[in-house]
Amino acid sequence: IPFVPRFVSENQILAAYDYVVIGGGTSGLAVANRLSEDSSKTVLVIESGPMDDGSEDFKIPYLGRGYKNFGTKYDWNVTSVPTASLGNRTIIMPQARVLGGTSSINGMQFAKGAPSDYDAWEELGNEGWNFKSLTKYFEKSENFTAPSKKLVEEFGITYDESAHGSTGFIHSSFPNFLWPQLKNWIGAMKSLGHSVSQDPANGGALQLFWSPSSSNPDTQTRSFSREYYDGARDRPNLHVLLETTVTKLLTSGDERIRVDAVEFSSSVGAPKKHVKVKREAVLAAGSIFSPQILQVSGIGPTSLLKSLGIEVVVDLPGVGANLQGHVYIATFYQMTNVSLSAANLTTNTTFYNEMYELYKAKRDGPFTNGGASNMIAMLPLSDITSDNLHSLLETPSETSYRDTSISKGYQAQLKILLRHLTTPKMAATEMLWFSEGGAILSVMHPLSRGTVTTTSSSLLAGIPAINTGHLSHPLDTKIFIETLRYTRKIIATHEMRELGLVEVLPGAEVNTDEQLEKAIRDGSGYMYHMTGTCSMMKRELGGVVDKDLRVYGVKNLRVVDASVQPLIPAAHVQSTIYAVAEKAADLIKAGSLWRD
Ligand SMILES: Cc1cc2nc3c(=O)[nH]c(=O)nc-3n(C[C@H](O)[C@H](O)[C@H](O)COP(=O)(O)OP(=O)(O)OC[C@H]3O[C@@H](n4cnc5c(N)ncnc54)[C@H](O)[C@@H]3O)c2cc1C
Repeated sequence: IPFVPRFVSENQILAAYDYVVIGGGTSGLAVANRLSEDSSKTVLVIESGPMDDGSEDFKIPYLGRGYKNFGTKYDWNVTSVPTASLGNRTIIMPQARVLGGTSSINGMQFAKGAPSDYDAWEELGNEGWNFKSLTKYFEKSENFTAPSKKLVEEFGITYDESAHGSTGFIHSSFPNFLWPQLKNWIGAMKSLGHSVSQDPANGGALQLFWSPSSSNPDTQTRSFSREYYDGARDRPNLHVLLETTVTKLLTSGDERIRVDAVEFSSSVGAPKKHVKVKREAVLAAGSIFSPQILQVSGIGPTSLLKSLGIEVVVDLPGVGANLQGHVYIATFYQMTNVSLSAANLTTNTTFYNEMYELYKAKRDGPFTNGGASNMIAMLPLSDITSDNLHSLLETPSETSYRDTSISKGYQAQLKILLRHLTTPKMAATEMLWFSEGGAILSVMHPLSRGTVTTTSSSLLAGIPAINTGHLSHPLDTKIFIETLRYTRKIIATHEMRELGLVEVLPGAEVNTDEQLEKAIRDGSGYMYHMTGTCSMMKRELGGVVDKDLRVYGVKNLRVVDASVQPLIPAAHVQSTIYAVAEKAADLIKAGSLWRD
């Protein structure tokens, strides 16, 4: 067929493509764009969701910060299984099902982690994966615009333009409007001795720093992975098959397995079809679905596969293990000395309408702002507690898999975290002021681990079982308790008292360790930064992909999404996902497989 329509129907696709990218999300579109730069290679992206409808719920930062799209046709509607450590609560885990993936609905925070976060990946045995070597990929994905003079003067925003990219597909910039109460928060933190780093991009993602948003500064709208697609839509060698779900990888071979074809279906009950893979299959379905696709294809823990009657193709115990994410707890205050805050947008319709009109007319005001502040505090353990937590750092976590390689891998991770978390160079906790009147507190390097396991041999039978494992490790809970106590110190400063704060959540009467722990277990939520379920680690440590992101035991299959991050960085993860995807594309293009 002629290579004309970029969106193809299943009757129009070619019989075979050089590269088949599974999942047209944050990482998948980035990789597809870069691979299709070579006009001699054919690339097919298979995405389960549709194109977004271009509505304001996606585009406007205040409206599009996720919640409006939760539970819609653009969401996979994922819920965890009841988690014992959370009092058997289930957690809603939105995952976008749309071209552009979860970058279409996320909170738009866009900053990388500290150098130690990435150097730890190399220390785990992934040669070439460190802060320095990833820098060029962070820059390649980014198109940074410095904050306006007005914002710099009013809020003292600092930045280092030379540490940012300027030609990438993802815009990073600052909203045209910040709520003034943020100045009190910054003043309070400074009064307690915290300094403001110049820029997270140049290695300064520690203490306080200004974090840009993934936002187009000209239109003040979301910048997201679909722009990688938009930038490649004229290429005749790129096809995108929407509303089609990959159901299985079809493999052959004994010693070294090969993915021959990718099986897909347009809906439950529709006939299964397949497309052949000439060179490589690239898995980019995200941390929940990439492991599930591997498992139903026979690549995973033998015990799980056998229990579901799935033929074992490669025994890889790490598939679906090592799930890590950032859990948060929100404190909330009534601001009795503040006449106007983001809370008024939900309580005062006239104000809401005026601000909406302001946005439409001038691209200014609170609708340019996603709500969570662009000022982030990433504090090391020593800043929030003087307790010696060594013994807790050495305590292993409960994981559902009892496999030796996974527990060896976990021990290796603990060692590295122990080394870094006891220094000021790695953040243990994040504190964000949000403009409704509260602080969002989150454990950045959780020691708890969860799992993702398919419950059926058929991918279409439903979402996998997700055990978040949250707060199953005592150190995570301890860090939360100490962070909550530290927040009260911040709230007690002169600068914060000016706002007339009255604590609503967890409530001034919640004081003892036991009370605070209960508030945390009952009230914590998830930042949806799922990582680690197809970890890049040595195979003997429970790894799923090697340092070239190739799945162990399979000749022509790579994973390129959030699931490969073996240790979650102390950062909102999207900028790292883009950087990893950019590097993945270079690895695939370098074609070490073909040299082999
Ligand atoms: C509400 C919310 C707020 C967030 N806020 C922030 C933030 O402010 N900053 C930040 O850095 N990060 C944030 N994140 C996290 C970040 O957006 C995600 O980690 C990231 O987008 C994941 O990228 P990915 O490529 O791994 O997966 P995704 O972007 O989710 O892409 C996976 C794609 O694969 C498709 N897919 C899945 N299974 C199949 C299948 N079987 N067949 C075909 N297609 C399939 C999906 O539909 C999806 O499009 C947030 C996440 C959420 C949910």
